[in-house]
Amino acid sequence: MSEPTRPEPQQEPRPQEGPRTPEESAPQPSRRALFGMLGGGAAGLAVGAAAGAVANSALAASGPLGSGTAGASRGVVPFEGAHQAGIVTPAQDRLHFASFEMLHSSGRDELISLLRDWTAAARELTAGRDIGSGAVDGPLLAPPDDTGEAQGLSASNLTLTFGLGRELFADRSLRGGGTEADPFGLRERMPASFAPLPSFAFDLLDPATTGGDLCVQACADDPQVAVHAIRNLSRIAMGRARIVWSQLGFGRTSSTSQSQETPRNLFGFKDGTANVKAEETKALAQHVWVADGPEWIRGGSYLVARKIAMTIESWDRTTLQEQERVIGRTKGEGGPLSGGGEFTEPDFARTRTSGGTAIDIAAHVRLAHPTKNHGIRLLRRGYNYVDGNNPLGQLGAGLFFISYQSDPSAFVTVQRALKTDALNEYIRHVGSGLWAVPRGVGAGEFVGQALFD
Ligand SMILES: C=CC1=C(C)c2cc3[nH]c(cc4nc(cc5[nH]c(cc1n2)c(C)c5CCC(=O)O)C(CCC(=O)O)=C4C)c(C)c3C=C
Ligand SMILES: [Fe+2]
Repeated sequence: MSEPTRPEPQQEPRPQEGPRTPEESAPQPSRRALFGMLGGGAAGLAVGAAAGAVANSALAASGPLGSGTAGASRGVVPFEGAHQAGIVTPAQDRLHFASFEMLHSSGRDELISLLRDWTAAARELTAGRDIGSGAVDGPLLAPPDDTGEAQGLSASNLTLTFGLGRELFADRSLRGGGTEADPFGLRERMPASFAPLPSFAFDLLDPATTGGDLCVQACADDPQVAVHAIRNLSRIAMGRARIVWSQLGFGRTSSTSQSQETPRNLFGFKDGTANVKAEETKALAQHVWVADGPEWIRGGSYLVARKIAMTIESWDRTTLQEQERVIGRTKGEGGPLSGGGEFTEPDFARTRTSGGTAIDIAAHVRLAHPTKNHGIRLLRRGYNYVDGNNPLGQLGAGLFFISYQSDPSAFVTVQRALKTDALNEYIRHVGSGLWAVPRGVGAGEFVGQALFD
């Protein structure tokens, strides 16, 4: 039986099944291969266990075609390394963050096979290649392995960062009542520091955007590339896990490398000035990478996500002076109100001649500063979002806050310190999640493999 014919009459009908000719079975030119033929040299990048922190950099990986921003947007970020990519990788412009839950019928085997399949797909996607037999090269009578909307697009510095929720290590409550003890056989592998986030003052969390057994953070310089990745990972999960919520983000609100300009959040302020940067190896070891506990998490990190709604209409009606008081920095250059330029250390003791401290006692940067939080620093990696608008004519805008820390308690300490933050007048936390991010993968490994050894 010959295949249903396509509109292009010049194409020979291909056999439905059965062995392909040697030519057909040869690897097809991929999105990345095509890019390589055009002159992009990313294919030759060396990767390895040492390719961690800064070596995971998208900038290091951009091909010779590119220079400056345009070049970086064509880049390939190595997937393998000591740490997962997408943490210290210079923050890309776009985000698609997704939370998944394991189906009730899924156990340990399904979790392992899912992580294995996701890793295989991530290797392809982050290299700018189609998944499996691709979007257009597979059999005509089967759904293509790849959904196709990234055809013709470069890897765009795509990173895929995978996290495991605490529920995977606990008993599972069953819908009809009762519990299933340790469904994934991971109870003994849970790190002691992996405690759930407590409730915080002003929390208004929506269960629909909170929690999840697994998360995937897809960052790229092209939104379609990030969405394509999440869509295909979700498709691969079918029958084992399902996507429960996801968030699109644009305009990174942090710089994670000294090579990056500090971007602005939707309140119009520079955000990320005092962030932990990829070049700060010592600070990363102290504040971001997990150093102890079970082997699978050592070299990994903990990801906290907070969907924070911002009442931008009220904000836009406040004076510039009030806006700067709330943040504690100038809106223009982003310097501390105690004086100096963007990167001058704030002087919290400095007083104004008119009385009071130059940086208000309720200013965001005062309360979030390491000196007020036992020296704690977080690696922030959030994105702006706008989810349409409400019937009152207000934008559904906010910050999808993401931070990486070596211990979830670091986030808890800082968030608790923000209880008296003047910013609370203009924001509400409406979604939340905490995931353990296993260390990076080596050649032939899958994400979280050491968890199952
Ligand atoms: C719990 C951690 C934090 C949350 C939640 C958070 C929300 C949030 N932040 C801004 C805007 C800015 N934050 C800035 C600095 C800053 N913020 C945090 C932590 C949280 N922010 C830290 C640790 C710091 C650094 C403090 C320091 O060391 O000085 C700044 C200033 C520029 C910068 O350094 O990044 C801005 C602006 C918003 C709008 C927001 C919630 C919507
Ligand atoms: Fe902040």
